[in-house]
Amino acid sequence: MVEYQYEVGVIGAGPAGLAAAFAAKALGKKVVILEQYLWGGTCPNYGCDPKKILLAAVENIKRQKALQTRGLHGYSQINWSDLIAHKQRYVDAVQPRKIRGLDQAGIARFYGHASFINEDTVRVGDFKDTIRASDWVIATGQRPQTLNFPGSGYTQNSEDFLNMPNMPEDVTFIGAGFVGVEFATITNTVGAHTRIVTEGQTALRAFDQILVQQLMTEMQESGIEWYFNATVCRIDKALTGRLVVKLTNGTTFETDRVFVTAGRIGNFDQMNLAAAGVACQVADLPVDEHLRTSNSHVYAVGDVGGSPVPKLVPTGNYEGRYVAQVIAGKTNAPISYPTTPIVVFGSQHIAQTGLTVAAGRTAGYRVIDMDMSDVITFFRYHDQVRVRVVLDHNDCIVGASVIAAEAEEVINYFVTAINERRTLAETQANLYAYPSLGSEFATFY
Ligand SMILES: Cc1cc2nc3c(=O)[nH]c(=O)nc-3n(C[C@H](O)[C@H](O)[C@H](O)COP(=O)(O)OP(=O)(O)OC[C@H]3O[C@@H](n4cnc5c(N)ncnc54)[C@H](O)[C@@H]3O)c2cc1C
Ligand SMILES: NC(=O)c1ccc[n+]([C@@H]2O[C@H](COP(=O)([O-])OP(=O)(O)OC[C@H]3O[C@@H](n4cnc5c(N)ncnc54)[C@H](O)[C@@H]3O)[C@@H](O)[C@H]2O)c1
Repeated sequence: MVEYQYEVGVIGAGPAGLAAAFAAKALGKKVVILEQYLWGGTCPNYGCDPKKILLAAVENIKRQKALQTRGLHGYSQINWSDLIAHKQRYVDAVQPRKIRGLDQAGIARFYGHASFINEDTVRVGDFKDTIRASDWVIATGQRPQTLNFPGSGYTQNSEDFLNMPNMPEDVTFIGAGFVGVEFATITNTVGAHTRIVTEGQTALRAFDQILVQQLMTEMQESGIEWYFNATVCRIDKALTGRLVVKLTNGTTFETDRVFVTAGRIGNFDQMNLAAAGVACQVADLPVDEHLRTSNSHVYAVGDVGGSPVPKLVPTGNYEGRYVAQVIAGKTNAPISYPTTPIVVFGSQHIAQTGLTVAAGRTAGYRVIDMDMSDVITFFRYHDQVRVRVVLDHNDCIVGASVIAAEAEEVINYFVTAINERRTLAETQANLYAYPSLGSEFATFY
């Protein structure tokens, strides 16, 4: 039996783990990274990137539809299996690229399920050999939440969706968060009858609810059926092969596929954390202001960690780079996050950063609420655009929410303005190419 020795061990090769591994290596550490499934983790293999590839075709159709009777006649059809093949070509290239990057950087790697055997040593899969590291970084991400009811075995998850070979006639999503709203936009545009069943009275609770209402109305008008204040309590298979879904409010309908999009839970329950002295809670791993767990040589970053920021690629990357600095002794400062944007890619995109409009109003700040649908950059596509900006008592931009086809680009201007503590007038002093998103931002108000 061999005991391998490293200075830094990283468990999980998603965005957060890879960021930690590359940053630690660049700071001169001897690094090993362990992965049990797909190198690159959720985002490029069965998350953000494949989703955006499917959305590229979907958004193209939506743009064409918006211009019907406005100079464009007729629109394209989506061939789902071709689109999935196109997506898969991207995904297939991820593994070799990630492995090549690790090898070129001189980062050691092992493949298999990692679990602790004591406070500084890990076993990978069934290997007898063990890996010891002075510091460990847990970056094991999350997996889709499953639900438990009679017939729940018929449900599928987000990864199944992104690999679905054919588009069924009728699709149901349980949960109206990021994933449910984005996937429902895809199935609806491709032509499937689409239903969203969700607890509570609204969707996308993290977002500006005025803009969410606008989005939900648009999704309903495009044919998506909402079932609020309900969940699925039973699924049976009919003789036809279709799924008979029963809701807690008594509604019953037939559908072809049911996807659970009801949140995600941390991957830390099968890692023998007790042996490492790492405490966990139901959803994630509690961390201190240096992202240390209850074992001061074990850190948790990215989706699996209990830090108070949205669980997204940019925050995971940021945390991974930060812990490398802490481990290498380059900083002892508590982690401090820059302004973080969130975005949902629904039938319109909603993006948000900084203070919410509701919080801004409570603080007595000024809120500018603008319908920008008639400015040239948005009018040409017949986009419905609304921008809500929060200004503090010094007229500095402290928050923004945007609904627009390019909300994820518009919000970046506000992220920069907030991070640099710019007033509205200062941001408008820049010259941006005209016409462009930047020029609309600069002339905003
Ligand atoms: C459908 C979908 C769409 C999304 N879209 C976006 C988006 O548009 N923008 C955005 O910012 N975020 C998006 N996200 C979220 C984003 O994917 C995650 O925030 C990000 O991947 C988290 O990175 P991570 O490194 O913390 O975890 P992950 O990417 O989940 O990586 C964790 C890795 O650890 C491995 N692992 C787990 N346990 C072990 C173990 N015991 N031993 C060895 N390896 C292990 C896993 O196999 C995995 O590869 C999306 C997520 C989903 C599901
Ligand atoms: N664009 C993006 O950045 C993006 C896209 C997808 C996913 N993500 C990440 O993935 C995470 C998970 O996304 P998600 O959409 O799965 O979760 P979510 O937390 O965003 O939404 C979960 C939804 O499911 C509902 N729900 C929960 N339990 C339910 C039940 N039993 N029955 C009916 N409804 C139920 C909730 O009310 C909520 O509407 C996000 O928080 C985010 O971190 C980000």
